[in-house]
Amino acid sequence: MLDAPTQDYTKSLWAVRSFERPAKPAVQTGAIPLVSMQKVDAAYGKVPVLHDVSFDIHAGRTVAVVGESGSGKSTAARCITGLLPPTSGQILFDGAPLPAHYRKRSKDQLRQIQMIYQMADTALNPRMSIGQIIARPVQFYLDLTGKAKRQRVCALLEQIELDPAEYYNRLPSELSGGQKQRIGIARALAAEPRFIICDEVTSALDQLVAEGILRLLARLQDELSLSYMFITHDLATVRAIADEVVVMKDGHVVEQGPKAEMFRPPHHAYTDLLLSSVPEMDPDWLSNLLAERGVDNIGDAAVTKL
Ligand SMILES: Nc1ncnc2c1ncn2[C@@H]1O[C@H](COP(=O)(O)OP(=O)(O)OP(=O)(O)O)[C@@H](O)[C@H]1O
Repeated sequence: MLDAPTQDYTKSLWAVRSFERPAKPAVQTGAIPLVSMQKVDAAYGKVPVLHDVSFDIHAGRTVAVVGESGSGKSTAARCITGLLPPTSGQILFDGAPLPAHYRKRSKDQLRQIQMIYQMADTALNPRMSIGQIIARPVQFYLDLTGKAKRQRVCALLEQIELDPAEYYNRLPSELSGGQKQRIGIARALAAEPRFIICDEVTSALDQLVAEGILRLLARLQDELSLSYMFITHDLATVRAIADEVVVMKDGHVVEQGPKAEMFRPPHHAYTDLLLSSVPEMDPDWLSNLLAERGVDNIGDAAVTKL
């Protein structure tokens, strides 16, 4: 495997230049959001963490939730998945209130909301083969067994651009970081969800690999009409993939709106701070890296192999 580039700051900005998905047209007035957080307060024990958090995610769109560490991004995700019931407010899915606790949700309600995590390494059971890992949600959510289950797992592997003949029986330890993250995506897709929360899914990856993952997620969104909530610290990722942006600070939403507005002044002072913390790009970094690696094709095929 090739060595990762050493300088994070240049990696981070390369995505801005090489892959920026145009934001989708504005949501139609009156459209019912797929997911709606409405005036949500949440606490760990007696410590309040979220305060009156409201934002919507519409069908087929990507909302990036950004903010400094501890601002409440993951807590908002836990409320949506039902791991942390809000102390007040509610979450609507397709216009209907979701039971606050995941144990009170139906199997179909659970199926429709899936998560992909940052640490693909720890998120995959090291003792199970790739085929077994993906087969579990296929069996649980779709009630498939035997040959039908195996066929579905193979189709999912193809969807994430890994050859089933080569990868079905491998263990997670036999995969690269980017390939592990692809397995995390296949496991989420296995439930046939409508909404996926992507929690820092590219931050542990080399930039070339991260870009392959972003392209894959963008393609899957178009093909499967998925909606994403993208939790990230990385504004390059926001630029690459988001339609709308929600900025959080100290458990409050301090700004939200279409991506183009968030990158255009005037911003809320806090958004300015986030934007100004993006470092300058070294313009020679990408060409040097590609030359070093002997890569002249930076399309998906090359990226998948890294
Ligand atoms: N399990 C927990 N028990 C108690 N407090 C918690 C727990 N998880 C998070 N917190 C606190 O809740 C606040 C919000 O944390 P949260 O993880 O939601 O922030 P975040 O924006 O996702 O941060 P990061 O980017 O570092 O993941 C922080 O003050 C954090 O210390």
